[in-house]
Amino acid sequence: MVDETPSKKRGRPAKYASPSEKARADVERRRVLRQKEAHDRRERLHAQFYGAKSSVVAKQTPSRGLDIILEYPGKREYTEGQDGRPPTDQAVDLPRQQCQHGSEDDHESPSADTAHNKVIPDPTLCREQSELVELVLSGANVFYTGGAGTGKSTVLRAIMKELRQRHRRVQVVTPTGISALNVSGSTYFTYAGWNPGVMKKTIEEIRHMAMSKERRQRIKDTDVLIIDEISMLESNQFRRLDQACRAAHQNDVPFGGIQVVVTGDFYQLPPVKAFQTCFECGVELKAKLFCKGCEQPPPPADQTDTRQPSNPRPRESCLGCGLGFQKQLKCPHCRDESCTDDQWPFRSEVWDECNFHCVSLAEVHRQSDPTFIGILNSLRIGDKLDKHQLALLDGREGDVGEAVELSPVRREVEQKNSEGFQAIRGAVRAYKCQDYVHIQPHHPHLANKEEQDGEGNKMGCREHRFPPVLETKFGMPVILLANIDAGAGLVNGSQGRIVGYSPHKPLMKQRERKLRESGEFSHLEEHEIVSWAQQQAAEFPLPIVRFENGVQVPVYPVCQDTELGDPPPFSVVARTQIPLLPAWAITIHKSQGMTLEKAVVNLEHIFEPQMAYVALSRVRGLRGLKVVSGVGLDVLQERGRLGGGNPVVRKFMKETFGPPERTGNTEDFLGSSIEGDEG
Ligand SMILES: Nc1ncnc2c1ncn2[C@@H]1O[C@H](COP(=O)(O)OP(=O)(O)OP(=O)(O)O)[C@@H](O)[C@H]1O
Repeated sequence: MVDETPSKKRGRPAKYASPSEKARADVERRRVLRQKEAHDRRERLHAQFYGAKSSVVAKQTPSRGLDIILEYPGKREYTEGQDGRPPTDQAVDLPRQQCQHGSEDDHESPSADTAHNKVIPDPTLCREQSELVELVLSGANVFYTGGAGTGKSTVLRAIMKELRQRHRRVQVVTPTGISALNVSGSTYFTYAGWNPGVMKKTIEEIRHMAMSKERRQRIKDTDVLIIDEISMLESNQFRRLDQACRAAHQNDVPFGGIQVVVTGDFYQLPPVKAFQTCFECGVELKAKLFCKGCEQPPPPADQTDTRQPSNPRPRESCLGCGLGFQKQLKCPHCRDESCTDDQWPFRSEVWDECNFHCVSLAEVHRQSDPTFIGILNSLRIGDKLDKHQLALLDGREGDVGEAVELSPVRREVEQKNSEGFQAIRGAVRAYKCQDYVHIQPHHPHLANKEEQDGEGNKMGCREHRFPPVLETKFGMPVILLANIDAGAGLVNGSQGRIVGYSPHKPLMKQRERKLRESGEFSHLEEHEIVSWAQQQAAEFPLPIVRFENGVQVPVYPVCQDTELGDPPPFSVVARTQIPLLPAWAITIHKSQGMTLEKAVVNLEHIFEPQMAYVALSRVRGLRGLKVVSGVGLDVLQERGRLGGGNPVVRKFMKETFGPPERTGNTEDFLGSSIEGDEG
């Protein structure tokens, strides 16, 4: 008998169980498509600047509203004489592959070597790093930490890559815009759709906000939330983020059930301005100082302070028991109490509820000398250096040549750079940044970011890491501020020297401009780079930099943008500039996250204990290190200026990971360890 069941009933099972499931799948498909388009656009732009074609036509689909044509009238590079003018007879046609590996011999001359297969690959993960990635892939909530150079950022990149390959939706959030730029993430404010006023809202209001359509969708579109630089995230903000996620998911479990990965080093920078408002009711907290030992308030400002008699400073430690003071914070409304020791997320209940698998990366990759690693480890956890170690650092004259100087004070950095610049003869080529700030009418609190300072730069870009004006000269040492080609080892912190200027003048024609006001900003980036180049690159050729790893490449402008405000469409600030800084000196603050072959570390005017660790841990070894200490490192150590190691952090780390392991030659002083510190 013939089966008369209609074929559609007998055939494939329905792809979607319900119309709503189909709608969700459609939304997801469109999102993936959008991401792919944005990625392709970036790749195309990258190929135009760093790629292999001599005449590039990049067309955006008309529906996207942007149509740019970039034409290169033939690329020729030259090096220039010390007078700054291009010797025309040196001009040679360059192969399109611009990453060249030169030798000492061809130091100053352009090379036609196309050996771009010598690019430096990403490091292969070591065992503990691979196991950590596996742990995250297993779906567990993970907290991973480690000292400087143990590969936290490297692992972060690997985790993101692996998760995305498995089609998991990953969001990386950080406390500051600068760190967000470094990991292609966003600030947690942007992620949660907050503005600074959120701290004055009650927790119920914050939960309610998270239910708005856009915020809820963004949070619900997250499978894995990675929180980077966790040490700088105040515990109340950590709790607020948790509450927003619970509300959006309508699920009263930590972060609404999203997998959470947190990373950072609590021994490094603490939260800025912690505990300003009450977690429950958003009312400003009242602060009171008291001694950690006898719980007495400090005496009035120290009248015996002769340094600034007109402006006496409060005492740093109690006269009675010699211990330091800490702030007690009380909410005048709901009487909730907390103290500065609670500022770290690990002191919150949510941290415990997350039930993190905790991993401390032990293997240091940036340095290999056990003696140096031992010194850094002691500085990190706040152990005192012994005489031998102090002598190894103090006044040492490493093989530093023209190394960059790391200094705590911006004024010193500016002076050093200015002196170095003056000392070089030759023509100055200056590149002015191009700022773009677009504040949406529904973000009136951000309106001042559109204003200009005296130099015509936007206030919204005041803290941008790219300089407003980059002055360059032939032969000048430079440091790279962006990851322009990680495969070739050209990343944030790579050092090199300007060995020429590239005279090609891209003729750029912009037919239509239409910015998308939310989501991806690749349209904006393209537009800003093209318009920057129209204004400047035609006039001033781009600098060619020979990096220390031998790679030689013209450095093109980069547009770094950040989304601001909420609700969408977002406001945006962006600065376009050649991502270089003069490398005679940089501030220790700017050096964070960098790996340097050699450096002069100036600790003379250090004002925060963690600074010595951050600065010294940038270099790969003692050989490439020179330390300037002024009064002497022993004196700085006596003044408590050398080591970090906050006791609350040490206690947490000891409880989580056990006592610190001996590294290098630290047996002399790690014996003191952290026993008894916590009193
Ligand atoms: N498995 C590895 N093998 C070889 N090199 C590695 C490995 N992991 C990391 N590195 C290298 O070590 C250096 C430091 O790595 P990374 O910046 O990821 O460390 P970090 O812990 O984030 O440091 P910091 O806290 O100072 O920012 C980089 O040059 C990186 O390429």
